[in-house]
Amino acid sequence: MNHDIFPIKNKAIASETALENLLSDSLDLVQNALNNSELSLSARVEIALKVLDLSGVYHQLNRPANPNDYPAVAESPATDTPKLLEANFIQIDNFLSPEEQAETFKIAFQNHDKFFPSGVANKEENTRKSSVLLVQNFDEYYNQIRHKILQIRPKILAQLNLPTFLVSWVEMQMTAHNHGDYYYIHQDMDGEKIANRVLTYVYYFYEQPKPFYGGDLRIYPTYINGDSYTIGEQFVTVEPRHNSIIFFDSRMKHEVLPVFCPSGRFEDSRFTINGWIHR
Ligand SMILES: O=C(O)CCC(=O)C(=O)O
Ligand SMILES: [Fe+2]
Repeated sequence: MNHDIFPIKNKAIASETALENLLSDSLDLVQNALNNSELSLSARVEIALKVLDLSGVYHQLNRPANPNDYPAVAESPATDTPKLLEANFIQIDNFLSPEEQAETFKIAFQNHDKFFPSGVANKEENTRKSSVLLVQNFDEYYNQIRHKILQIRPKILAQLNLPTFLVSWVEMQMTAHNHGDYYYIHQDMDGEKIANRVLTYVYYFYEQPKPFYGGDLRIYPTYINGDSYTIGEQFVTVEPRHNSIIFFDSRMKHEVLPVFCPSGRFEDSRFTINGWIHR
């Protein structure tokens, strides 16, 4: 008889019980929080939305009319009637507090020598010209910004009429566009490694008075036909306002128009903290 099997079994039962206790405690905590009138209504709504999100109920409520519409679009076979994503975005002004803005500039300026020329996965050269700072250089700050972004995510998804989804990762980087920099028409989820990008965000910051011209972001109506994405003509223009953040559907084609920065100083660049919320 193999006696070894019992300790393993007992251990498994013990961890199952521990997990059940944890779940039960967590449920009690959530229940209490929902009924706690000392918490603000928005805090309680945030908790309720999280619960609905995790349970899948919220997801069902927000699904588009055709359940096959999204997110399986890219894998579906080509049809004669492409689906149109209207050019659309949300812009929120005054996103960061003065202290947070100061920290943002500090990170950009102190890491000047760590910015490197940007590239594009699987794309020809000349698609893009700018500099990038990897998130590894601002770990703590990453968590702070990530939290702020995730907090407003439900509202953004509702306003963009997008279904909610479970977040696997918030990707983040810092960029600087200086004189002559640009990013030609592209799509952010075009590639195997980045296919799970759902929502694009771009936070803009730069010195005052504005030390550059140009650099507007154009977002194009995007036709989806099977795996093929093409653009329509009626683009919308985003003015990259200092201390504003924008959000848009990562399937949408867009471009950064050339930046003119007469001084050519790094500190006078059009800066962003930008990235993608992955499902
Ligand atoms: O800087 C911007 O306005 C957008 C940047 C962008 O499209 C990207 O990094 O993929
Ligand atoms: Fe992009």
